[in-house]
Amino acid sequence: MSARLSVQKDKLKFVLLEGIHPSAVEALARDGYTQVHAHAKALVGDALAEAIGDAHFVGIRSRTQLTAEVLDRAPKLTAIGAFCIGTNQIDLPAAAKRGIPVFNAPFSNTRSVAELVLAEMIMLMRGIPEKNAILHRGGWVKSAANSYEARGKTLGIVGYGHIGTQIGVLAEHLGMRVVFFDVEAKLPLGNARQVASLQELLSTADVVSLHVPETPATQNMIGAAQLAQMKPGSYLINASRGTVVDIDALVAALDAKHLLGAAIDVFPVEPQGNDAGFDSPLTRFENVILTPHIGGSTLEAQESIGREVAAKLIRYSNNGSTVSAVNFPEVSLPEHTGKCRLLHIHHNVPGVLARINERFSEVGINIAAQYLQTNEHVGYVVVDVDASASEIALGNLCSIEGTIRCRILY
Ligand SMILES: NC(=O)C1=CN([C@@H]2O[C@H](COP(=O)(O)OP(=O)(O)OC[C@H]3O[C@@H](n4cnc5c(N)ncnc54)[C@H](O)[C@@H]3O)[C@@H](O)[C@H]2O)C=CC1
Ligand SMILES: O=C(O)CCC(=O)C(=O)O
Repeated sequence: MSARLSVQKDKLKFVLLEGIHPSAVEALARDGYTQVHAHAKALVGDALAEAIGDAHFVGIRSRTQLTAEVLDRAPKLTAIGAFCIGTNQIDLPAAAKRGIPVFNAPFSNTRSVAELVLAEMIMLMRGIPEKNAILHRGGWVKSAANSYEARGKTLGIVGYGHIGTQIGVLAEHLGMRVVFFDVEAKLPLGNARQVASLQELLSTADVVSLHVPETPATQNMIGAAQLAQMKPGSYLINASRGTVVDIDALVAALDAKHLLGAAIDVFPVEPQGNDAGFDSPLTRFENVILTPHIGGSTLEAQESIGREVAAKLIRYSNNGSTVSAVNFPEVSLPEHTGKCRLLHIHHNVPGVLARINERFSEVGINIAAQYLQTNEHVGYVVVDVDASASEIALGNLCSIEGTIRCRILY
């Protein structure tokens, strides 16, 4: 890894993967970042390493796996933009230890997911997926069997965060009762009610919708035992992460007709891009709505995410601000007009700030402003100095013991 970065704006290289909305490229260009390389697909292995090998900034969505090994092959990487909510595809501690903050878009696609889930719930309760398939085959089955109104039914939301809360509010407009399970105590919106256990939710709800992040605790959170706890004739919706549901157990519950249907947007293994094939044991069920991880894929959401995450990368690059970084000490910084700003990222061990100040004092550099924030692993110091002292200051900063990387802002 190169500890020192001192590169003019128009030389900083951005690599954007997975068809990130052009609003990101436009925002970057407006701010003078013209070295932007956009790819339509996710990349893996050597192709990924080659694409990001000399990049200063990388933008991805949910598909690209940025492991510690991949990060080691991108020595100039300064920050990562996750143009989505989930950041489970990035080794966040590994990025922090390499001095790389990760930014995401925590809200911009949440309404899109909520609307899709609401629509799927109604479609499932009316048996539309099977009826649609029958008509496409030239058949006609006009029947009210297994066809229900949403009104008066109970929706169980697992993970009552930005998405779960919006679905709860929308579902109440349909006259549904809403219960939710969350590991945290949450403010219930409307008449929603928090239940004490996942089991209570599963045994109460007519429709269960999952909105938890991918974590060790949510891995296979819905397996055979949990599916058995769901009411006979209920429905499961998963638009969170593929690892949350044990697909084989879901197949068994559908085969047994314990569940009347399901809607699945996310899968344990997803194809790399649009021309790759998809296979799943769920494809044989006409009462299962399968969608290609498009919960957040609306033009409104993608345009907004493009702007939002690009703005965070630009702010970090121009100003050093790390507000809303998901793995890094957060510092909100004022402008540094008339001064030169230096960023110093170091291992969070005692005495680094003292050493910086001693060193600057020894070489006679006056510090105009200084900011420090730390987390468990990383310390982040920002120092404003006179432009005339900047090169000497940068040299001194980079030689401080414990330095991960340092950077000068123009
Ligand atoms: N299908 C798609 O296109 C999209 C999928 N997502 C997925 O949806 C997830 C949820 O998104 P948001 O609602 O915005 O996240 P959020 O962070 O606002 O809410 C997640 C909620 O889950 C709760 N939670 C965490 N672990 C839990 C556990 N073990 N048991 C019960 N509750 C738990 C948290 O306390 C929090 O309230 C994201 O992490 C992402 O993986 C997000 C956007 C689009
Ligand atoms: O649209 C995407 O690329 C990913 C959406 C998603 O799953 C997320 O935002 O976490």
